[in-house]
Amino acid sequence: MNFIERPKQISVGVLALQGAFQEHIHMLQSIPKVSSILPVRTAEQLRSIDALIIPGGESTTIALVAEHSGIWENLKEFVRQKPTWGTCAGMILLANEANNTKKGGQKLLGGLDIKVNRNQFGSQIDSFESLLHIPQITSSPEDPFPAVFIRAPTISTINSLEVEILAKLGHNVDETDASTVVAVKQGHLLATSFHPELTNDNRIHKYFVEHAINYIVSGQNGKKEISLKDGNQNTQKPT
Ligand SMILES: NC(=O)CC[C@H](N)C(=O)O
Repeated sequence: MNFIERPKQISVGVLALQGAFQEHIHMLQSIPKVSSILPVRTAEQLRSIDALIIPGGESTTIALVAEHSGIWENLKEFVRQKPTWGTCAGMILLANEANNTKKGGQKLLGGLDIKVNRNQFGSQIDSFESLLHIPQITSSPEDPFPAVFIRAPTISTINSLEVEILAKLGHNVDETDASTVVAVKQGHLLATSFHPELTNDNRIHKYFVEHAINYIVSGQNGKKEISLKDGNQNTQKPT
């Protein structure tokens, strides 16, 4: 049996094609378990990191720039194998399906068995903050996470039992009710429809780094097509 030593630190990349990547980089600087932080624009940079954050911004633009710069297929491969967290536009890109996409559709990296509704809360001026209790992250409802929503998507459908709901909206917002799911996890993938990098609260960044380390220790990092359903995750040959 192969034991994988628990890494004390990992390197985290932030996709830096468009959007709020600088804010994520800044936030990661406050986390001791992050050894290096890399703005990612090339396939080579992607190969050198343990985990990736896809920031908020404009999902159609990020997809277009990624395609034109030739990194799209590498990104697709990365998110299937390695810990990745998508915030807002990043969550849209990690979804298997999206509503309200532009004519001609939108390219998605996929990986999360969810369907998202883009711009569910309206335009930029409809941005809002909501205090969320996220049991895996906030210690009690009295110490909620200040979630910032900007032209945010919501999760309209969850298509797999492997998708774990981490957070629901705390109150009704327009046509969206308080049971709307705004943060999920599935295996090595994490997604939030809000922007933790725009707060002074690094708890979700810390959570992602711990989650990535656990995933690496579990030996699944970089191994493709692992199905937890049929319990074959321990059958890989030791390398
Ligand atoms: N803040 C954001 O990332 C907004 C996401 C944007 N509305 C999109 O569809 O991609």
